[in-house]
Order: sequence, then structure tokens, then C-alpha cells
Amino acid sequence: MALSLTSLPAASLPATAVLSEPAVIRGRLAALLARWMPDQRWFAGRDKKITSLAVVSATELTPGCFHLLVEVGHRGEQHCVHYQLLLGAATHVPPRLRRHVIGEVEGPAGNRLLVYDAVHDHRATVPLLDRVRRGGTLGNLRFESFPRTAVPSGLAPRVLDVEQSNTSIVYGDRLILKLFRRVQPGINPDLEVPTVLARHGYARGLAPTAWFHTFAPFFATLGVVQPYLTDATDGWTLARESALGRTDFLAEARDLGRATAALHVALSEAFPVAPAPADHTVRLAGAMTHRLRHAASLVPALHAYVPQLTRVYAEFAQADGDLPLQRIHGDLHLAQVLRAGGDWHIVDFEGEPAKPLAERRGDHSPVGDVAGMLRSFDYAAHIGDAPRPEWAERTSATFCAGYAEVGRFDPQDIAVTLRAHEADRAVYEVVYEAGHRPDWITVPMAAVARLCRTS
Ligand SMILES: Nc1ncnc2c1ncn2[C@@H]1O[C@H](COP(=O)(O)OP(=O)(O)O)[C@@H](O)[C@H]1O
Ligand SMILES: O=P(O)(O)O[C@H]1O[C@H](CO)[C@@H](O[C@H]2O[C@H](CO)[C@@H](O)[C@H](O)[C@H]2O)[C@H](O)[C@H]1O
Repeated sequence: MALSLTSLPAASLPATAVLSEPAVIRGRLAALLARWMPDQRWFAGRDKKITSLAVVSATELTPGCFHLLVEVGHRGEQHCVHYQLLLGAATHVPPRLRRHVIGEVEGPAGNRLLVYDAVHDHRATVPLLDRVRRGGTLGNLRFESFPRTAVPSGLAPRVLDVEQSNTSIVYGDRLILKLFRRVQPGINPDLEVPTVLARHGYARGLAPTAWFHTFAPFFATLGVVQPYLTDATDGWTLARESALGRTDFLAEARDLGRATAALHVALSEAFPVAPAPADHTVRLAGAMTHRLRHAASLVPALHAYVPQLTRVYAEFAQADGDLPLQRIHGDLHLAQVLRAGGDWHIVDFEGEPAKPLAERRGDHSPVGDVAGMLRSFDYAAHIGDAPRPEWAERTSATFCAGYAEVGRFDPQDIAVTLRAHEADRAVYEVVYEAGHRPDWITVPMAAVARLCRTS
């Protein structure tokens, strides 16, 4: 029997029936999700037409609250994208949940059921953490924790209210559970990297406490629990304050350069480092050019810059010797660095969410992370009405000087390499903004234009 989730009952959906036979939703719920998902910050590709939508895994967390994996197909795209959702279904929802209602479906008895986003409902998120605490299997989900790490019970959940690509739930200001929204088969580097670093004694990381994954229809990390830093301020907030002229950020920027270099050293010691092939600069320049062409096919405004950027990459291909390849952060920007107790803590090792997991878990040049942070200073300087390019320049120089104090290279000595990596990152950002925050696209587009001019 194919159980249609269009008739999600308010209580006791027989989870095993759904699990044994993944149901393709063709009815009202599919239509609701297809309308609702593209408006969510975590949805990749709001500009693309959805051609199919199917629930490929459904697990009842508690009566009326479900964990779902949804497979979305887009017109003209070969591969489907998978998303993780928590959905609730009830005849009535309390006022605090009303703004999270997705729509109505007809229940099994012909009654009206409201379907809502249950990440905001403690009836879903409390049992979820409880499962993490107890470990074991529920439906397609497997919950694990590290020996000797205790996940306390009775912590009140709240959804973190920040700009983010996934959804994080803070429990009692003690723990933070990040639910990966876009799910790809395999282990997520945001679990792998901090775990390996912690084993190697890296002190600035936040060692995961627990995690959960799915094993059907494929193996994938779904969520990671880490200690929550209560007294932390993220780098973006500090940098914006400074760019607005309210505070100084230079000492922090230098220290951030040092912390980034220390992370690279730690990563190169904790993970095996393979010698880079002799022609890897040429290959990387080729990959950048390929990414640029693909990006231009998605965002036509980039077309005009393809010839100049191709020259920027060609110049990089001739630059003698890029640096050894190693594991890097992969998506380093100001919101990934938290200032607490006079130290920088680096979080979110997921990499660029749009890239395939295998690529994100591969070795890359550490210059990529440096370029990521320089791009972030540029964002901080150009958001809002009063651009501060000189702020970005000064902060970037100070960050690079800090990096050179601890790292294995001085970013200021490799201008051609750095510019190519900045351009590559800016091109990624153009596509990211087109898919997630079209109003922000002018920031990376202006950077693309500037990087072309300086070549
Ligand atoms: N351990 C933590 N303690 C305090 N705040 C955190 C912690 N981890 C993440 N955050 C906050 O949550 C935000 C989003 O986390 P992040 O891992 O970057 O999620 P995403 O991949 O969805 O962007 C960060 O910018 C930071 O402000
Ligand atoms: O949410 P993630 O950390 O996975 O990263 C994605 O979203 C980021 C925005 O939240 C995006 O970062 C871009 O915008 C930032 C300002 O909001 C800026 O500081 C970064 O330099 C810029 O890249 C990131 O690219 C994306 O992967």
C-alpha cells in the first residue's frame, strides 16, 4: 500500500507503513510544500521551477510531528535535491505557531488538518533532543553521541534567529543542534572536521557532542549537537559595528588572521596532506573558469565579465606554485567566527552548501579561506547606504598581517593567486545570492567588476 501523506492524521501516523513504502505525494501536501519551500531561506533554487516533489522518508517523532526527507526535482536538472523537514499536523495550532502554518490538508475523517513547520514546536524539538540523548534508532533515523559526553534533559528549545543556510535550535543556552536542510549522501564535514580536530587537541573548535543521521534511502548526516557559546558575538556583528564607524575592529581582525592561520596549521596536521600535483595551479585555474561559465549560465549578468575573469584565472595559472592542498574550512566568512572570552572560535565546517559533498571533503588551497574572509570584509563594508571601501582595505591588510604571523605564507606576497581566489569566491556568491537573497546580489557583482578592473 502506498500511504499518501496527503492524509497525515493528527495523531498516530503509522510510521512503519510510511517507512516501508516511501510515498510519492501527489496531492495537496505536495502542492503546499512546493509553494512554501521556495520561500524558505534554506531552499536552494527559488528561481527554478519545481517539477517533482516526493517524501522519501517519514518518521513520526511524536504523535502529530514528523521528520521528513523530501526529494525535489527541478526543470532541466538531472539530479534531485533532498531537504530535511520537521512537520506538524493538527486540527488546531496554538497562537505561537500560527505564523508557521504552511496550509491545510484534509484528514482521514474528512476533517481539516493544519500542517505547520514543526522546528518551532517544542512538541517536535524536545523529543528530537531526547532521542539524541538516549541514542538508538527510530524509523530511518539513527542517533549517536560520543562516549563520555552527556546531553542533559529538560532543556528548553528555541530556534536561532540569525541569517543561516540551515536551521539551528538552541537548547537551554547549553547546546546547539544544527539541522542540515539540504541533505547530501555521506558524512557532513561539519561533523567530521570538528571531531577530527578535537581528537588532535585543537582548542578553538567546538567538539560535537552528538549527532544523528539517516540510513535510508541513503546514508547522510542530518544534525549535529555542539556546546552553545552563550557570551559569543559573531564576527559579522562586530565588523558591521566597526564599518558603521562605531567601534574599532583592527585588533580583532589581526587576531582573526592568526586564528585562521592556526586553523590551517591544525587541519594540515590532523588530516593527511597529499603533495599537490605539479600542474595543479593550471588545473585549479581551469576549474575556476569552468565554475565561472556555469555561473554565467545561471546568472546572465555575469556574461559580460567572463573574458576579463578568464584572464584573471589565466594569469593565476602562470603564477609559480600555489600552496600545498589540504583540508580547509571551505566557506569562511564573518558569521562563521565567534568572539568569546577574547578568542575567536570557528564554526560551520560544512563548506559551500551548493558544492557536492565529495568536493567539499577534498583538499583545497588554504588561500580559498583567506579569500573568503576578505570577501566578507567587502560585504561588511558595502551593505547599507554608506559604503566603506577603505574600511575593507584596512581590515583586509590587518587580517593578512595576522595570518602571516602564524601561517605558512603571507597572503600579501601572493597577490595574483589571492585575486583569482577572491574572484572565484565572488562568482560563487553571485550565484548564492541569486538563489537565496536576490537583493544582495549587487555586493558580489560589484566585487566581480572591481576584480576585473584591477587585473
Ligand atoms: N556553538 C555555537 N555557539 C553560539 N552560536 C553559534 C554556535 N554555532 C553557531 N552559532 C551561531 O549560529 C549561526 C549559524 O551557524 P552555522 O553553523 O554557520 O549555520 P549555517 O550553516 O546554517 O549558516 C552562526 O553564525 C553563529 O552566529
Ligand atoms: O550560511 P552559510 O554559512 O552556509 O553560508 C552561506 O550563506 C552566507 C550568508 O549567510 C554566505 O555569505 C555571504 O554573505 C555574508 C553576509 O551575509 C558575507 O559575510 C560572506 O562573505 C558572503 O559569502 C555564504 O557565501 C553562503 O555559503
